[in-house]
Amino acid sequence: MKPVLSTDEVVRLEDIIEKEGTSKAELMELAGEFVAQEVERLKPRHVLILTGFGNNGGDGWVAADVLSQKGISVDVVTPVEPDEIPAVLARHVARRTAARDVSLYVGPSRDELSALLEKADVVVDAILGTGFHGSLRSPFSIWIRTVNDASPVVVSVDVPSGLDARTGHVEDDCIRADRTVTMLAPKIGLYSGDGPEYVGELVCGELYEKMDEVIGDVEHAAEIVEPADIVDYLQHLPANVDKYSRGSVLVVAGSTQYPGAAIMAAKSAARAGAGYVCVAAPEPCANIIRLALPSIPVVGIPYDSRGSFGAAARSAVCDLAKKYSCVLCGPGMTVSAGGMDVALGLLELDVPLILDADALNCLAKASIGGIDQTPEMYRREAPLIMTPHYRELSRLVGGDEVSDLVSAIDAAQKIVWAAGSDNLVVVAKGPTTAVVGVEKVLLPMSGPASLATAGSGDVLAGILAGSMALWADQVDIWELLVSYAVAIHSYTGFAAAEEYGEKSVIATDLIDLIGPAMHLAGDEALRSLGLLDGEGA
Ligand SMILES: NC(=O)C1=CN([C@@H]2O[C@H](COP(=O)(O)OP(=O)(O)OC[C@H]3O[C@@H](n4cnc5c(N)ncnc54)[C@H](OP(=O)(O)O)[C@@H]3O)[C@@H](O)[C@H]2O)[C@@H](O)CC1
Ligand SMILES: [K+]
Repeated sequence: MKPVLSTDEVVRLEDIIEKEGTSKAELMELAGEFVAQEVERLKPRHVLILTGFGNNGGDGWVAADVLSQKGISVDVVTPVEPDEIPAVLARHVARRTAARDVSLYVGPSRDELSALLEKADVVVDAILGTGFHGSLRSPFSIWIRTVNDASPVVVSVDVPSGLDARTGHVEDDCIRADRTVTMLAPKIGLYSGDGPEYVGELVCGELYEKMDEVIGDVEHAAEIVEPADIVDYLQHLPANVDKYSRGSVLVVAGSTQYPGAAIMAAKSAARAGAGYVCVAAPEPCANIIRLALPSIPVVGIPYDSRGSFGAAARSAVCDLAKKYSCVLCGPGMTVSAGGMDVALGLLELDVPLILDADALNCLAKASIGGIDQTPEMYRREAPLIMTPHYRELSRLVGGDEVSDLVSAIDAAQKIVWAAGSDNLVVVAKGPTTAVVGVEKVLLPMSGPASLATAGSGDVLAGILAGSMALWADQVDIWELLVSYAVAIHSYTGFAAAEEYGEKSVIATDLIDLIGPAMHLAGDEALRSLGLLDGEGA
């Protein structure tokens, strides 16, 4: 797993590295060399480097120096003369570079900048990095717009200029990078809010050779889960399994209004590997589900006048639930008094539980003031996975704003920290999904935009349930198993987008691609471990 840091922790890391004997000036040299190396890969003849007032600009000045010494023609744009740059380290390297074979442009007009952009093969954006805050000021607001209008190949240093590295928020404008070369460790803002739209391909320059020895000394905002991290869940089934040893799932879902959600979740659980799946649905929609899923038994449950779970549903569902390795509750069940009772009843049972969709809305309604105040939550010991999207998550924490990855992690941590259990995981679903536990925040591979379609969440909940049933006995870290399920869902998105076209994917397409998605994930894990295509370990 690869750590992702907050900007405060990056500063702490720099201080630790300095204490270990590598100064910030040396780090800037290493950063600039790394940028130059990444730019050189693009084989440019003419590079334009835009620098700002701070150390982000310093990285750019070093890169200019290195590239020009390799015989590449370099133009450097600066807002002020090198002697007037306020940041000490940046001023030092700017003076040095200005004395070498680079062309300098101090405070160019928009037309002059456009002319420079026209002759450049690659543009390096070293205008603003982690020190950026507030609204963009001139001249950078003009530079950024001019660069984006010209749409050249752009390599951003550390962070695309204009992006708040703490939150991923873009207020006015931001460099649209083809590649972002981030230093020491990726910043959380690169994954949050507007970040993914502007970052392009992300490359990290660790710079410090003994990073392994110091990275544990700072807090990680999150960790990126790589294919090799989930390889344990991608193994073949042992030859001696039977349907019971593969685990069983009870899907508590559906209503006359939304029988489809129950169908998709149950079928996905079976496709994800559970040996036995059963649906408990309000009686009036049970037959529709039976017809759609001939291989899956459906138990009709007492219902209310609207065809949702009724007053007697709780005991019927809870009696059944005890017999399963895992229970998934929520898809399509609507918010009803009976549904609230079912969700609370399942919370009190000693069975691994996934609460999704309307089960979460039921819970939010039942616990005014936030779920962190609900006794059923912190009394529970069996594993509990909750899968809210941002709106559901906001309801669960009493209405706090949840609008991006950073605020979603905050809200999810409020829930898991209140319960304080290793067995509680909140999957904060969004463009970048975070898997949040008491001690860890994991970022599994994100899927394509095609996954943003109705019913996609029901498929994810099913994959999660099937995976939990199959692997429950072999789990040390629940966050990792959940990350596996999220990654498989992402792979179904890529496979479906390829087959049906990015805009045409519908949720039912994803279900039959769960198997192929596991193959894709398996191949990628083996490749990254050097075990595929005769690469040899
Ligand atoms: N330290 C290290 O060891 C290493 C650091 N490294 C590099 O340093 C970078 C961080 O450098 P940094 O802290 O100097 O901040 P940086 O992003 O250059 O910007 C500060 C300048 O921008 C200005 N400014 C702010 N907001 C603005 C706005 N809205 N509109 C306009 N201007 C605005 C701000 O002005 P002020 O707020 O002071 O008025 C100040 O003048 C980091 O991203 C990485 O690239 C690497 O080399 C590795 C080693
Ligand atoms: K930048």
